[in-house]
Amino acid sequence: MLRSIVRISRVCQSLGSLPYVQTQLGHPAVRTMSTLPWPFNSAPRDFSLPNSSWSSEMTRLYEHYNSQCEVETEDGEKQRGPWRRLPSYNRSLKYAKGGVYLSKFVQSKARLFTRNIKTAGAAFEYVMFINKEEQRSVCIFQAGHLLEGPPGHVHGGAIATMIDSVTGTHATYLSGPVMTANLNINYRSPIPLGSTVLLESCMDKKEGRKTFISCKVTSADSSKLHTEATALFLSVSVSHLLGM
Ligand SMILES: CCCCCCCCCCCCCCCC(=O)SCCNC(=O)CCNC(=O)[C@H](O)C(C)(C)COP(=O)(O)OP(=O)(O)OC[C@H]1O[C@@H](n2cnc3c(N)ncnc32)[C@H](O)[C@@H]1OP(=O)(O)O
Repeated sequence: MLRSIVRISRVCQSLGSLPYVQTQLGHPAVRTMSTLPWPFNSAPRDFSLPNSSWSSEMTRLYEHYNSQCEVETEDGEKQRGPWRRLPSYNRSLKYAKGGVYLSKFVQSKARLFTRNIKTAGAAFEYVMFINKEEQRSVCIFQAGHLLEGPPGHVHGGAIATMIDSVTGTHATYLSGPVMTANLNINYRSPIPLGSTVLLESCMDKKEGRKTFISCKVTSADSSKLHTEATALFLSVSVSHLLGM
């Protein structure tokens, strides 16, 4: 029983990190679970924080954007900066088919694809920052050895996964629950395995239920273009998203 409560509490924390979800998931039961005091509110692992596998380039870029999440005014007061780091967990809320009951929220073996390998640095190491004002995001991504496609380079499917995740998270941030309807990718130059790259996404337009996002992947110093993509996300109801 205690285990289930802790699990559900983690799920609520994970979803609660998205601003749209913060306003939309206002069900009293969910609010109560996510604000439970210790020991029920045990912190889940935030995968987007630095770890020992991060290259110096990745760490430098992280510090660059992270330092702009909070700025100091002339009076020495701290206030929110232009960027916001998005925490990242390996679980998502899962509703059971046929009914929304708190006890059935969690499908115990389900894990977010990009966060399901525990060894630090082996696969997808990334952290994403959002600039709300400019409606753009940046993701610092270091591709681990398990993501090999062509010898010594990153698999195109892994690159597509990262583009879908970054543009999908960006679209969710802007529009609430969405699903990818279309993703077009042009691979311009291979990404060396183990290197750190930047994924930058921006919103092109919003038309009714449609959110159009474009994304480019470049080397860490932005000098080399690796990949370009455009994506279309359609706003969906929570029940469509959860397959109910
Ligand atoms: C996100 C949740 C947060 C949870 C918190 C966890 C945080 C962790 C973040 C991780 C982030 C990962 C993000 C991954 C995101 C995926 O990868 S989602 C998985 C891959 N996508 C899918 O499986 C979607 C499968 N397709 C579908 O379900 C349905 O086709 C869709 C996309 C919902 C659209 O169906 P529909 O709602 O019935 O729409 P429909 O009426 O057919 O069309 C509406 C309009 O869109 C147009 N349209 C539809 N499809 C297309 C298309 N392919 N091309 C062009 N136009 C199209 C139609 O022409 C129509 O246009 P108008 O006539 O209105 O101008």
